[in-house]
Amino acid sequence: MNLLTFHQDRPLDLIAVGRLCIDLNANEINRPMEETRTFTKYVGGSPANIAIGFARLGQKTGFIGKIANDQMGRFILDYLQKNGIDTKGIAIDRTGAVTGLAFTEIKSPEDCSILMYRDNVADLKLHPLDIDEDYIKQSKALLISGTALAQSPSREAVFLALEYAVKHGVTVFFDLDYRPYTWTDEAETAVYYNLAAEKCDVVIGTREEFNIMEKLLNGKEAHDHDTASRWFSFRAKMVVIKHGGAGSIAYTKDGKSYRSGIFRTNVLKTFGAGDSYASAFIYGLMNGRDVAEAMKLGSASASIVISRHSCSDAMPTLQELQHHIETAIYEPALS
Ligand SMILES: Nc1ncnc2c1ncn2[C@@H]1O[C@H](COP(=O)(O)OP(=O)(O)O)[C@@H](O)[C@H]1O
Ligand SMILES: O=C(O)C[C@@H](O)[C@H](O)C(=O)COP(=O)(O)O
Repeated sequence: MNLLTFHQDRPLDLIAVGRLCIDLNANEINRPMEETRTFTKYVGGSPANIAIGFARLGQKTGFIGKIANDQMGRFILDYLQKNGIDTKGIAIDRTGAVTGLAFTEIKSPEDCSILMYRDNVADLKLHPLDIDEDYIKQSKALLISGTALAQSPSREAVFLALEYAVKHGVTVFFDLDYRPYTWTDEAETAVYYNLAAEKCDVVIGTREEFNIMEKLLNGKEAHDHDTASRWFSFRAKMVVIKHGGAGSIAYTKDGKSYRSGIFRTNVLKTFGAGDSYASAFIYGLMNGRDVAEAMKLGSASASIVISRHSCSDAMPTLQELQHHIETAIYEPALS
């Protein structure tokens, strides 16, 4: 029982909306990027990672986005198709826009950072005319990602997708996915995040991402419980707040809350935790798991992905996920 309902008669389980980019992960780890010479190329972009993780768990997954008309765009499209993701909602940019690059730096397992090259990126050229109502209404759920709200016309495309989702009873997940490099200032972020969150059924973010949304309105940061309460006065049935190595907490509109711990793991890098958490968490909610079980799936997926070099390639299969839950050490959340 998790308060969410999904139209089971629809051909797609989830359509993700937003950026399709390239991760260039440093091969020489435990040193600053100034000393890095080689990188490995992976498909990246938070919504792309979530979609890939969700598809790898055997779910019927679609994508709405825009890719560059170049080798990187074709690499991304080919990878998605090889991973069983429906790509009919992906448009090709014709304006000469480029593919977003995320150079990742792994100074230590606890000290990782991402250098993003996002000038004139194709993903933010997604246009309302690229949003197909007939495509969205074929899906049980829609995932929107906060960075897609950072610039027009992508911003307007996302709001149109939200309108279609609400109109057709498509359950909406909002992963806040705040990336400062793409925004002009936090006030702009707060305005658009709050406007989008009002239309969503589930809002997932870190404490820091919710703080950005709240400081503009309240002038201060709120407690997790108060953060969640705000969204239940709109459409939200569930709010999930992630706390890194301290686990996560979920609040549901019926007044319940659920704390999840983490699975002990050999951390190689910390990025990828949120995307893998979201993919398996959503899988759990859509496949009959209660909130606590879905959170545990998310935590398990995250512990697998942060122990590996990539994000997208590292996303586990259902068999890997179940084996990890059975064999890894689970550290319950501190109450
Ligand atoms: N060091 C860690 N060890 C094990 N699991 C972790 C660790 N860091 C994060 N996780 C898991 O990943 C989830 C999301 O991580 P978090 O860092 O909060 O999100 P994001 O990557 O979006 O910033 C956490 O709630 C937790 O379940
Ligand atoms: O989202 C991006 O553009 C970069 C991602 O591809 C990268 O793998 C990453 O930072 C994942 O972030 P997280 O899962 O939110 O930690």
